[in-house]
Amino acid sequence: MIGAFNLKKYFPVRGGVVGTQYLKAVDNVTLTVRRGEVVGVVGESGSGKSTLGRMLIRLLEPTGGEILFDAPEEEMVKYREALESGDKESAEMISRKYSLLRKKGSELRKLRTRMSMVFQDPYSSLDPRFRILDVIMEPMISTGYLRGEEARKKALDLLEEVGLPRAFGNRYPHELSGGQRQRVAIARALSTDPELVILDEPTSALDVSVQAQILNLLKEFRRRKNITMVLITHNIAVVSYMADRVAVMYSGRLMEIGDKDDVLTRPKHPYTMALISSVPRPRPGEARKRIVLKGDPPNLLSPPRGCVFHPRCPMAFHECGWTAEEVAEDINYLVQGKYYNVFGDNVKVIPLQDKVKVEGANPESIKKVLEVERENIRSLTAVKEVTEDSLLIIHAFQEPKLYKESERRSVSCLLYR
Ligand SMILES: Nc1ncnc2c1ncn2[C@@H]1O[C@H](COP(=O)(O)OP(=O)(O)OP(=O)(O)O)[C@@H](O)[C@H]1O
Repeated sequence: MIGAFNLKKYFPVRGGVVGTQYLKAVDNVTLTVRRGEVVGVVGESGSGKSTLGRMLIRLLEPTGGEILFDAPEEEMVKYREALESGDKESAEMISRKYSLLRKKGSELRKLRTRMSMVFQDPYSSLDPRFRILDVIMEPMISTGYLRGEEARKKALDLLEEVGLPRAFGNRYPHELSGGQRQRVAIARALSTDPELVILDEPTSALDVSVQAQILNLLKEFRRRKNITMVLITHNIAVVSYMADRVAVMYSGRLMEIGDKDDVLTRPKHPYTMALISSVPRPRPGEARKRIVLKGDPPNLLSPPRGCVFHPRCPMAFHECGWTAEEVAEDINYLVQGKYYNVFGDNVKVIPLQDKVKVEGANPESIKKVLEVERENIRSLTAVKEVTEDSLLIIHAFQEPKLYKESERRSVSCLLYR
């Protein structure tokens, strides 16, 4: 149905001394959604979920990558293979046929009737100046899908379908409750009979009791109209209730994707493991260790090299992307703290390009510390060698790709290379 390939969105951020920098909100995301499927996109706030959703229906222009719409699955597989093997000619041929990003004018307007979006906040997503009926009719009119009396009749029918009285058509958004407004937003999103709907946190602004009603309404529409949905949420329970497959985002990257039950019960990516371990379980007796991540998500203006998750990853190893600065910081913390008695005052830790110089320290003592602390301080795994003059040589790193872990599961982690 729809496929995103190496999709990117870099927002320019104008700075003082450094000039314009780019915030990598979405970076190289590849995912495909089949007709009638519900794909949940989960991740913490700021992981790029909304940006991805908006790009999928071209509410936001991507910085790079491709979106294929209405392409048969074989064509999407072929496209991906062509990208991977560098076969530009085949990729171009498929792009020309199915690229959403190349559509213009009336062709694009027509496509717009086939996709829509429901936003998180029903308070701000409905224009307060318009009556409910006009709010629902607007997408039909602006895309030319239906006009006049036909559009009006359809809007009234939709009101009923979302469980609101037809008389609500004459009201204004502020006269409705949060749940009622979200029903209107859903009616509006369905007014052009789209095949694809992006739902961006459709229930997070609502009372808990209303959330289930809205989710059930969406489920019902999905069943009756075979609508394809991309459901963006930070709430694992919502995904668990609604989705067929789950995509996990972290700092603008796709960490893993697979069938819902498989991902939620057998997470493969260390980030997904941590994310899921923080969700309370329905069966409290069940043994599960909560994985608490250290640190914060990275600054997207200068994301970590290698795997974006490596600085916080409890399983990171030597090739995950450690820099001399990261290693130096951790060594410094050890020699000035826990091992102060061994090293004393005169040790200086200096990061160089791909080495760390530990001035005034005996290489054998450094080796011993590395041996003992390696398990806890993952950056130390990146030290390949300690030379006679106490130079620590850092391992080369590799950027993870999306590796196929099984037929229906892909993970972006070197553990699955
Ligand atoms: N127009 C913009 N200009 C600059 N940066 C932006 C813009 N829109 C989003 N961002 C940044 O891009 C990153 C991803 O934002 P996005 O809203 O996609 O994340 P999210 O996972 O949907 O989070 P949330 O659930 O909080 O909305 C954030 O760091 C955000 O600040």
